[in-house]
Amino acid sequence: MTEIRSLGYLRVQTTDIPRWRELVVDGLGMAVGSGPEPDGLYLRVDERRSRLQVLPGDVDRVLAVGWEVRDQFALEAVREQVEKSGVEVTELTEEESLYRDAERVITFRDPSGTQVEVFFGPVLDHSPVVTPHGGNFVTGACGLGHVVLPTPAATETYAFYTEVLGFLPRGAVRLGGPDAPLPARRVRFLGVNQRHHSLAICPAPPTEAPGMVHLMMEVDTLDAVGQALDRVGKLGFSISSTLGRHTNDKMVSFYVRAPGGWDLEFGTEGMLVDESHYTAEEITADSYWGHDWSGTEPLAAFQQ
Ligand SMILES: Cc1ccc(O)c(O)c1CC[C@@H]1C(=O)CC[C@]2(C)C(=O)CC[C@@H]12
Ligand SMILES: [Fe+2]
Repeated sequence: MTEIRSLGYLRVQTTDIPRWRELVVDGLGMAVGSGPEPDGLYLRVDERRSRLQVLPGDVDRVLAVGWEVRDQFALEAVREQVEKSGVEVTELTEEESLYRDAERVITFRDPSGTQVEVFFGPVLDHSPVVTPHGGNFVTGACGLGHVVLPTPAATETYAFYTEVLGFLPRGAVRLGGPDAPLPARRVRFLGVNQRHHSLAICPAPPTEAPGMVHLMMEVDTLDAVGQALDRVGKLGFSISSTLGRHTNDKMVSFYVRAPGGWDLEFGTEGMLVDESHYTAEEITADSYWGHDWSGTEPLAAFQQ
């Protein structure tokens, strides 16, 4: 069993903070939080000080994916497992950890080059979460949501997350559909809690900056999803995929393109997995209905 309890936070860097703010605050209805870097945009959706940290920089890229463990003992267990696999682990300084709003953070690269941070002791903000459009985000034990990471090394990356970090396989979908020529290339879904997937690994060509396919965030009503879809459209953001319901996690969602060339998935009604009955299945369609990707712009992660 994994020590990792949930997706804790995501740190990204952008050249365009104002446009990010329009997307996530005015569009998706996240609350503006606080954080140590004066020019950073810190987004709040729950009692954590921030869950999404958007920091200014000269290129758009993902800085780190933050995974939460229970305590210092779990952190040490993860460090041991990762070091034993031959991957170098660095502990952040107290000041750097403070910048993540965590008590202690260790960091290492996964086989795809994504910077992974594992932390415990997140700092809370007990003031009411005042979202600008009244939406309520679904986090708690299920964590921030899920990330889909692009990788030129899907086999190694899948082995690392399952065998070293202990993520649970939660099924797959074959790229190109069930009739695509062999060898099959699969997007693989992985979970660490009752959220169907907190991570997915998507085969992609090698690119320079560590990238992202999407970050999914969940709200508690279909109306909140539809209202966000209306708002991001009016704000001039490109809808990468129309509304639809996924066949694996049963979530109703849409995808909107963020500055940096990757998507935010915004959904509701995600199923809760009961591990005592679950088996990992292969789906043969993304969705029961909807999720029309025909209007999507190319993902940065698929550009060589
Ligand atoms: C298939 C699926 C189930 C649940 C999800 O949360 C979810 O994001 C997906 C789609 C994953 C993935 C994607 O986002 C980009 C376009 C992809 C790579 C495909 O072409 C198949 C799977 C798709
Ligand atoms: Fe997704």
